[in-house]
Amino acid sequence: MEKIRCDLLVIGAGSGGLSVAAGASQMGANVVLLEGGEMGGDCLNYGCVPSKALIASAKVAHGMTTAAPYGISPRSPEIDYAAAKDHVKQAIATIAPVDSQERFEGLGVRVIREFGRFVDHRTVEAGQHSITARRVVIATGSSPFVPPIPGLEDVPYLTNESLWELRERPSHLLIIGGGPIGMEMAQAHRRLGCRVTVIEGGKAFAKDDPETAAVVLEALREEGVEIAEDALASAVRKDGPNLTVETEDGRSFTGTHLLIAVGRKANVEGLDLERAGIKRTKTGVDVDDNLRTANRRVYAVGDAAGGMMFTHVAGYHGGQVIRPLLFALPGKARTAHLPTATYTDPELAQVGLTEAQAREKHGDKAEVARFEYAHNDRAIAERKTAGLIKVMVVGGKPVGASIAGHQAGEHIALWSLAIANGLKMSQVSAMVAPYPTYAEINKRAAGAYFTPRLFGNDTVKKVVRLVQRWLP
Ligand SMILES: Cc1cc2nc3c(=O)[nH]c(=O)nc-3n(C[C@H](O)[C@H](O)[C@H](O)COP(=O)(O)OP(=O)(O)OC[C@H]3O[C@@H](n4cnc5c(N)ncnc54)[C@H](O)[C@@H]3O)c2cc1C
Ligand SMILES: NC(=O)c1ccc[n+]([C@@H]2O[C@H](COP(=O)([O-])OP(=O)(O)OC[C@H]3O[C@@H](n4cnc5c(N)ncnc54)[C@H](O)[C@@H]3O)[C@@H](O)[C@H]2O)c1
Repeated sequence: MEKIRCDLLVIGAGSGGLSVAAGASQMGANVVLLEGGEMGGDCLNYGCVPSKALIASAKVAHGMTTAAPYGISPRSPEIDYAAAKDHVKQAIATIAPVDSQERFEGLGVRVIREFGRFVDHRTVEAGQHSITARRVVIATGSSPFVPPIPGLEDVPYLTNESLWELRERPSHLLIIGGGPIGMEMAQAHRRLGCRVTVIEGGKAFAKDDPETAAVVLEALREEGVEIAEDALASAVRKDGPNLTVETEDGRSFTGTHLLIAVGRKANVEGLDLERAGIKRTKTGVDVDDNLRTANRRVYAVGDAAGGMMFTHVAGYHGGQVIRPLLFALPGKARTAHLPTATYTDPELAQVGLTEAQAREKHGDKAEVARFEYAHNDRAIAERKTAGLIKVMVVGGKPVGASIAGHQAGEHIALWSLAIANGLKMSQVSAMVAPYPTYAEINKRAAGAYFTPRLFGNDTVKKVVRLVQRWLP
């Protein structure tokens, strides 16, 4: 057993762990990084990158079938599903060097390709290595949660880990779960020529604002994605070459392939957390506002911390723990400005409070400023008029924004900036967006907040009339 001493041990080389390791090493710390699976973690290998690459193929196919209103003859695309998966693999391979062992070793990080587990409060063992570190960061991510549905273990099913290896196009894809994974993959597969049925136990996109979610659901249904809501899967069975999913209320759905997308479970099993005095919650490692565990030397970031499970959140966590880790300074991880985006078409994005949350928290003080894509000139020119933006405002400052529509994921970033910095709506409205851009929806939403104050205000009208009388 090789004994290693270091300043910082990072367990897991996904979005969170890599951010911490790169930052800490480049700032002078002696860093060891453990990775038992693929460098780059879920996002690069099984999550964001492959899903967005497949969505891109699907978008090209969809563009061909919907070209007529633009004056272009539509074509029924010949879809080579396996070649689309090659495109997915190429996207991963192109990004992989950034997350690679070689790059991190070049940054001075000692990379050990083994799974780690705690043996005491300060020591982690990984293969033939025993590592004692001043500080440890758990960045072990999450895995697909496979629910204990009777029959599921006896049938072949896909998860976000195995989907990318599938080369034959599903004739009829059943998806259990109507969250971001289920809905992104539902639309992508529909556009790639599959019949798709989503079986959702509650409401699809339940974490989003119902009004913005409805815009996306309508678009998906129009494209032919079948979405069954209030359909809790309760049994699965093989029916000859097919699979059948039964739901609690007696419905049944038969297809050729099955994707399980019912959420995530943090990778905390096998870490022997109790040996290090670290507690767990139902969703991951128990951390305080500083992402610190009950063992004051150990922090947890990203999906392992059991909160919002997104790459940008893992990256943000990575940045937040650098201060306490390297400078012993306090750092607080905030959540109000952390956005989410689902890359369906139209996209669905959220930051801060939804309308319902704002009304519950702030009562009558919460106002909602809205603007519809249908009034955006660029959206009209490009026939992408479905959608809207809603900005929740309290005391002149935005506390949340919900967007459904083209590039919603791009536009939500502005509201993250505003909320992160406590900007007022007047400051957002001081921005000038070039014409004609979709970004104008942000300015128009800010404008909508001021419209009743300016145009419906008698005092303003009186002042204007008075000034006009005096003007030469
Ligand atoms: C299909 C899908 C699509 C997604 N799309 C998006 C998106 O578009 N945008 C977005 O922001 N987020 C998206 N996500 C979420 C995103 O992938 C995760 O939030 C992100 O990867 C979390 O990063 P992480 O560093 O916490 O964990 P991970 O990326 O999971 O990395 C953890 C790493 O730790 C390793 N590990 C685990 N246990 C140990 C151990 N004991 N010792 C050593 N190594 C260990 C694992 O092998 C893994 O490589 C998506 C997820 C899925 C599944
Ligand atoms: N664009 C993105 O940023 C993106 C994309 C994909 C995934 N992700 C991340 O991955 C996480 C997991 O996504 P997800 O879609 O797997 O999970 P989710 O928890 O968001 O949604 C799962 C859905 O499955 C339903 N469900 C659970 N059990 C069921 C059953 N037995 N029958 C029918 N429905 C059932 C739930 O009601 C829920 O709506 C997301 O929360 C997000 O953090 C992000």
